[in-house]
Amino acid sequence: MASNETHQTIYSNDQPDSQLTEDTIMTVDKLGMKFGQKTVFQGLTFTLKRGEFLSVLGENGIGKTTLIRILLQQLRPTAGEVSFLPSRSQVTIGYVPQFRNVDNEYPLTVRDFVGLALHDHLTPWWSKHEKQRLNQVLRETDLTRIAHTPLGRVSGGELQKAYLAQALIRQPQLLILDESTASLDNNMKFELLDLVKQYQQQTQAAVIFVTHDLPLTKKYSTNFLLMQPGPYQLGTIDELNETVLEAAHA
Ligand SMILES: Nc1ncnc2c1ncn2[C@@H]1O[C@H](COP(=O)(O)OP(=O)(O)OP(=O)(O)O)[C@@H](O)[C@H]1O
Repeated sequence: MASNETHQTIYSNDQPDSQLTEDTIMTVDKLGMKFGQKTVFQGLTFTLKRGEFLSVLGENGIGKTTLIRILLQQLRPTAGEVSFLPSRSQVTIGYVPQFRNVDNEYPLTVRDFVGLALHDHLTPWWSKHEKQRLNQVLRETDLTRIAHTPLGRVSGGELQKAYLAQALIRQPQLLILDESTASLDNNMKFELLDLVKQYQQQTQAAVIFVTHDLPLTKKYSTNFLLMQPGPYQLGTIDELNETVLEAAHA
């Protein structure tokens, strides 16, 4: 395994020496990130299993999005490594971003937007199979009724559902939500996470959910990771006690 100082192989398929089971989909080993002289986090080690719903908690600026960007291979960590099992190429990752408005004049319909994730750059049209999958995911996310509405004209909740549908269309084994429920009203937050949970139960996908929302964490998560100055905390959702909650609110 890589040490904290060197990281020759970052997204390796090596079997790490931590607690592995046949359900393990990802291992994070002694992960660290610095920007210049500033250490964002260090020594972060955990495993993620199929069917696990991991909430990542912690105060603003503690490094949650930085961790996600490393998992998505948008950033290279400065120490440690992330491994996917059985291999990176065999794990499809879906990503749902934080809510952001789209321009009122955004030209694509909900259906076209969701279908963007299907294009393989070789053919600009969808195959029969792809159209079936597209229609299925629109049904599953309750978007069929507005499939032909331009994205710029839908509500905030519907827009987030469209991002979720886009992330689900390739049937990811790992779904990452980075504060995707922030800015949604209470009903819509639960509606969005009900859809995530439904997908997860059908497929045994793993979910990583970055959030500041403790009621959502308690309702949907199986496990939590609290990033904080000093040692981070990991546990099952039943272990999310008052001390941990206070720290997460900090
Ligand atoms: N590309 C970058 N260059 C330099 N510093 C960065 C960069 N990206 C993030 N940082 C810094 O790293 C720290 C962690 O940022 P990050 O966005 O990961 O925090 P966060 O926990 O997701 O915060 P929030 O809850 O507010 O979204 C912050 O101090 C941020 O300014």
